[in-house]
Amino acid sequence: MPARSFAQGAELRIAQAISMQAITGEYSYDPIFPDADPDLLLVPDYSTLKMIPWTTVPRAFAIHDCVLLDGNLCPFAPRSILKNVLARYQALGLTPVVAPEIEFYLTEANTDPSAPYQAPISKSGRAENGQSAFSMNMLNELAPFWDEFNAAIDAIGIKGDTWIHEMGLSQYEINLVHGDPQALADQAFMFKYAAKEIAIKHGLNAIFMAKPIAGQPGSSMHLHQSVVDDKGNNIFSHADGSDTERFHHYIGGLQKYLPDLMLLFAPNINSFRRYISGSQAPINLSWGVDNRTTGLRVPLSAPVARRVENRIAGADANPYLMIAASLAAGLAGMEEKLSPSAPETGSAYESSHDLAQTFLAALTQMRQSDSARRLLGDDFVTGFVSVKEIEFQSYLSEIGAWERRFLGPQC
Ligand SMILES: NC(=O)CC[C@H](N)C(=O)O
Repeated sequence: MPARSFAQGAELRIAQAISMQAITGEYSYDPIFPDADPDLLLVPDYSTLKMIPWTTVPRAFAIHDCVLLDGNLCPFAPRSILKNVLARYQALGLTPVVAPEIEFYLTEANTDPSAPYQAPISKSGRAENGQSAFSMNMLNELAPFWDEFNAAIDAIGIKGDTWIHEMGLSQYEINLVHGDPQALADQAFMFKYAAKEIAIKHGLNAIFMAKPIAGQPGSSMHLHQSVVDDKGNNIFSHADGSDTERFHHYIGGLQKYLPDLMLLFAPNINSFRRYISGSQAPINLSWGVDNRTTGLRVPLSAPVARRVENRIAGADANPYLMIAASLAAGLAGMEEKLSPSAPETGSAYESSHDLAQTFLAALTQMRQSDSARRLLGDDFVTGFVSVKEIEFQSYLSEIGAWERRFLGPQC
């Protein structure tokens, strides 16, 4: 059966990949991953089993949980981290509700990494050459891709409620309908996978880098989040529409804890190019009502939909990890009854940065953070920063165009 053999193949490949990481980083000394390089299991979550709509031969996929041989969730796996955070809410009779907004670029297929991404040339021979925010024209020109992509995400149960051309050249945004964080993380993961696969079929690339094109806007994965109690009431708003204290504590938690967790929202060296003053990408964790200059925006809403939109994550973030990190920070804020700063009513770009501005600064901050370890697990933080350190070494080993252009003549 295709479903079974796909699952078995994936189990093997991912278990091998995780074992490879385990023997290269600091945590090769961790008792969970001793030098013996032990096996891990991937257990299919059959509630996620679907036929893949874009393949020409019948294939299925199922998202898996990664478990140790003793049956416990692997403490490094992103889906485990999210499950652990959700269990903490559940123990308090609370259920978080989230909605990610996913931005990405469609480009001509790019097989030369030293060449910049180019806007796609449509079947009519046109390439977009201006920024066409909210325009329908390029959506129509690229209809063969969009028709297949929309049908595919619909078939695998991903519900989008907004679909627009964003500010950048051939940049798009689709917002997912709010719901259960685990389901939405699975959907965001599959959304990116489907877009990339279907784009390749159409001679295009779907690019989820945070800042793929110089001089163009970055791509984000904003996360709207609210919390309901066991009666289904939104705990962030009173019936009269005023904010609850718990809502402000939640925002206080985001402000206190997100800086140490920044590497989960901006997990790549490229991620940090996105946070530019005035670009609609935030530079700090100020909060405000219907204020898109802030990192934490409270959209105008009826009480039932009172929520905060965390605008920090890039489209390159792992959806499981960034949802887990945001929910864990907010929960800690409610537990510790933290107070947020005064709301920003002007431009938050007038205030200074309060987040790490480089990959290495975010990595160092997370590695040294007791609160990151307390919120998401000691093993996870050690493992994650170890992998990121290896990536940084890999980055240093490659010499780029800027260095040749500026330093070659000067040095
Ligand atoms: N829709 C928007 O608010 C634009 C967000 C912007 N592209 C960013 O990178 O954050």
